[in-house]
Amino acid sequence: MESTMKEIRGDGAPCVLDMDDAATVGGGVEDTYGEDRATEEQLVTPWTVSVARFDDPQYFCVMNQFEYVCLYDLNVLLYRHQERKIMNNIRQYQLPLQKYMALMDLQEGNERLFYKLLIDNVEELLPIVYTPTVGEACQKYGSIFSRPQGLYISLKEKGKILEVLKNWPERSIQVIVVTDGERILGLGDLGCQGMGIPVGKLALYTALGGVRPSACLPITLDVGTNNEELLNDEFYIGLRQRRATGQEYAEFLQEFMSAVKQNYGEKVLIQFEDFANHNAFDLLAKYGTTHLVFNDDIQGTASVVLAGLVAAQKLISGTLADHKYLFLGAGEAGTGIAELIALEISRQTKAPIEECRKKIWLVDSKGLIVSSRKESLQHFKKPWAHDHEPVGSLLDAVHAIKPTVLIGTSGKGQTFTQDVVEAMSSFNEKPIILALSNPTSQSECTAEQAYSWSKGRAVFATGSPFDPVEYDGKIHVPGQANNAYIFPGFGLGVVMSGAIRVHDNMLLAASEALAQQVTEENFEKGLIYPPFSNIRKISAHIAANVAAKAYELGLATRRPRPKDLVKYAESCMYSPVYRNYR
Ligand SMILES: O=C([O-])CC(=O)C(=O)O
Ligand SMILES: [Mg+2]
Repeated sequence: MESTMKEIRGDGAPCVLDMDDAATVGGGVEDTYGEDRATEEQLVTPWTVSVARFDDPQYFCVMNQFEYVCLYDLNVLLYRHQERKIMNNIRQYQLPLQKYMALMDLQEGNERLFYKLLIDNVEELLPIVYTPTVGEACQKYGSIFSRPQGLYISLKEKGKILEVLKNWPERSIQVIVVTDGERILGLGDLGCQGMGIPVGKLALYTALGGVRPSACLPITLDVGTNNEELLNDEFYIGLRQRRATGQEYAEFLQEFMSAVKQNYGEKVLIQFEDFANHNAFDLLAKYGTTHLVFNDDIQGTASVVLAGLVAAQKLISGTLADHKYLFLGAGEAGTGIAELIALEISRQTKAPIEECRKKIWLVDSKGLIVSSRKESLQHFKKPWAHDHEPVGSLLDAVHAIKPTVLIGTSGKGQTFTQDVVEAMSSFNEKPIILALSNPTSQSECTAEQAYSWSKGRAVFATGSPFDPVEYDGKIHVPGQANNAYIFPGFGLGVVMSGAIRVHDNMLLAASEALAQQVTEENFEKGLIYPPFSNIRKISAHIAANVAAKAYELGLATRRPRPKDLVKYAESCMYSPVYRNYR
C-alpha cells in the first residue's frame, strides 16, 4: 500500500499527496523562510522569527501582530480587514501610476499582503503592477523610486559578476528575469529604468504561477543606453554612456551567464525579457543549448498567441492549417509566433515545416517580406521571404495576401487603420485580428475601433487590456493575448520538474493547456482566452502539461515523476497565508 500524508492547501482544504510527491513540495528547493503553505500548520513563536528576520518585508506582519496579538484573531484581522483597507486606499488614487507606487511600497513593506491582494484582485490589479502601468513606471523610474528593487549589474562590475550575485541575500533562486532595457515593451530603450519589467514579471511568477518570492531574482544589466533624453536626465539611475555592443557586450553576457550557473546551478530558469531583436535571437540560440533559458518575447508570446488561435477555431470552425496569416512586425514576437504556428501546423498535418511557413506572411518597415529582399534581411526574417512581387504598405499587403488572421507585433500604435480592418472584414466573415503591441498607446488599434470597423465581426484580442465594447447592442469582450498567461505556469512546470533545458514542444504543451482552459461560457462572449481571475488554476494546468512534456523528452531531473502533475503543481504553489502565532 502506498504511503500518504495529509496536506493543507492554501485555501485551507485538506488534500492527500503521495509520499513521493510530498517529499518534493516547493519544487524541491528548501523553504528557508517558511514561505510554503506546507509549513503553515506549524505554530511559530513570533519573536524567534522576528529576531532572525526583523528587517524582512515578509515578516513585517510580525511587527504589526505584536499590537494585536491578544485582541484579534490575527488571520481574520490581517486578511479581511487589512486587505479591504488597503484595496480601499488604492482605489482612492486617481492615477494608475499612484496605485503602482502604493503597491510597490506594499510589496516592500508587507510582501505577503501584497501577494494576497494581487491574487484576490488579479483582474483589477494586473493592469497596475504589470502592463500597461509598468510601462509608464519604467519611463519615470528614475524619479519615482526612493528604494530600488532587484539587482543591477553594470559594465563596471565586469570581472566580478559572480561576487555581485553573491551579494543577493537569497540563495535558493529558481527563476531569474533579466533585461538589458533596450526594448522595453513598445517603448524602446529605457536603459536601467527597464528594471520595472523584471520586477513586474516576477511578481506575476509568484502571484499567478506560485513561485515563491524569495526564489525570484529580477536583474537589469546596465550596458549603457542610447536614449539621449535619459543620458541627459539628472534623475537617470544608470551608466551615462552609450550601449556596449559587439565583443564587449558578448563578453559581459558570457560572464553573467556563467556566473549565474556557477552560483545557482543548472536548474535556475533564466528568462530573457525585452532585449532588442539584434541580441534576443542570438542570446536564445547561443545559451539555449547550455543553460535553462526562455525568451518571453519570442517564446512566451508565441505560446499565448498559438493558444488563442487554437481556441479561436471553435468560433470559426476551422483548423490552423485552413488559415492565411499576415503579421505587421517581424521582430521577436512576430517571427516567434510565426514559427510556433508553423510548427503546430506541421505537427497537426505532418507536412514539412517549410511548407507550413508558406501560409504565413510578414510585413516589416520596408513592406512585405519577399524573396527578392532575402539577401538584405536579418537572419530571423529569412525563413519568411516567400515568392511574391514587392508590396510596400500593410494595406496593400492585406489586399494582396487576403489573410484570415492579422497579427500586429510592430510596437507601433494605430497601424491597423480603418482601411485595414475594413479590408480584413470584406473578405472574412469573422476576421481574426490581434493587436499585440504594448503598452496601450502602442496597440495597433483599440477594441472599440476593431469592433466598430469590423461591424462587430472581428475575433479580437490585444496585448494590453481593453474594456468590453458595446457594438450594435452586443457586448464584445476582447481577450488579452499577453504572455502573462504563459510564463508563470510555464516557469512553474520547468522548476517543479527540474527541467534542464527548454524545448519547443514544451511551449506547444503550454499553449495546448491554455487553449483547453477556455470554456463554452468564454466562447459565448467571443473570448479566445479564459479570464485572468482563474489564472492560478490555469497556471497549474500549464505547469503540469509542460512538466509532462519535459519528462517525456527526458529533460526533467526531478525523480520520481509525480503521478498527478496538476495536483503536484498546486502543491508547489506559494500561497500568501499568514502563519499562526502562539
Ligand atoms: O510585458 C508585456 O506586457 C508583454 C511583453 O512581454 C512585451 O510587450 O514585451
Ligand atoms: Mg516583454
